Amino acid sequence: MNRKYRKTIIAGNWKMHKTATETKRFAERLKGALPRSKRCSIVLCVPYVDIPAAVKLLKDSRVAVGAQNLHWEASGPFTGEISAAMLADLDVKYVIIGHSERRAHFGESDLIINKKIHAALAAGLRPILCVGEDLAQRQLGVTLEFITYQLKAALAGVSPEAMRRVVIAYEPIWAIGTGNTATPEQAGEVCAAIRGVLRKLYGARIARSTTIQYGGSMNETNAEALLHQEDVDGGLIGTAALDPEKFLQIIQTANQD
Ligand SMILES: O=C[C@H](O)COP(=O)(O)O
Repeated sequence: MNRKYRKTIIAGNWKMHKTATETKRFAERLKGALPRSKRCSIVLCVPYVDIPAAVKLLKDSRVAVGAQNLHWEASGPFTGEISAAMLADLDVKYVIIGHSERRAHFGESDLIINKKIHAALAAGLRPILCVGEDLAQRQLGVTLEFITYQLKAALAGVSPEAMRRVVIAYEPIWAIGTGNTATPEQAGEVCAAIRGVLRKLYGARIARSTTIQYGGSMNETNAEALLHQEDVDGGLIGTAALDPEKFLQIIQTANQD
């Protein structure tokens, strides 16, 4: 990790797990055991209905609350949807956009993801933009081309100024929830390539200061090696973030590195 230029961010993505009652229990444990050192930022992306409980309990802690999705319009007849302004009003700071599960199960196109990035930025939220190849693409050797395409599509029209608030998460689909973590070298190679794309799009200074996370079966045992890679600036953690002890261990690792 290059701490001189960018912040390490450890983010949990709970996906569709935990009730508000379970959220309270988790937040209390997390808050009570956070390391003193503030070398990494911590984010917890919880289901919409858990946001008020998480914000209330983590209010005076160093843990920021994030959402896992939003709608791209500011308001309107979109039954069941949540806008960026609604999230910002609840004191949500981050929002995951373009997760492969939303792309696969909810038909989110690159165009929709681009609109969501703009909506998040306009409301003052920090988007965590997810990109990543599937197994077939990796085996075909087109990973870097595909990720370059995803980045360009998602970031179309995002100004250099706004880009300072964007976090990128490299999440190879084949590693998500499978236990098949990318090797540190694989994660490092793609995160470096992402930084290369950002350099071409936004210049060296912004590329150097953008936080690029790795996600995909990151846990308390493999985090150290992954976070040791020069271009891996944190993690977007699913399964291991459901257990406060495992999540705390990852935070501890990131603080020490
Ligand atoms: O957003 C998180 C990722 O999908 C990783 O999930 P996982 O840690 O369960 O593999």
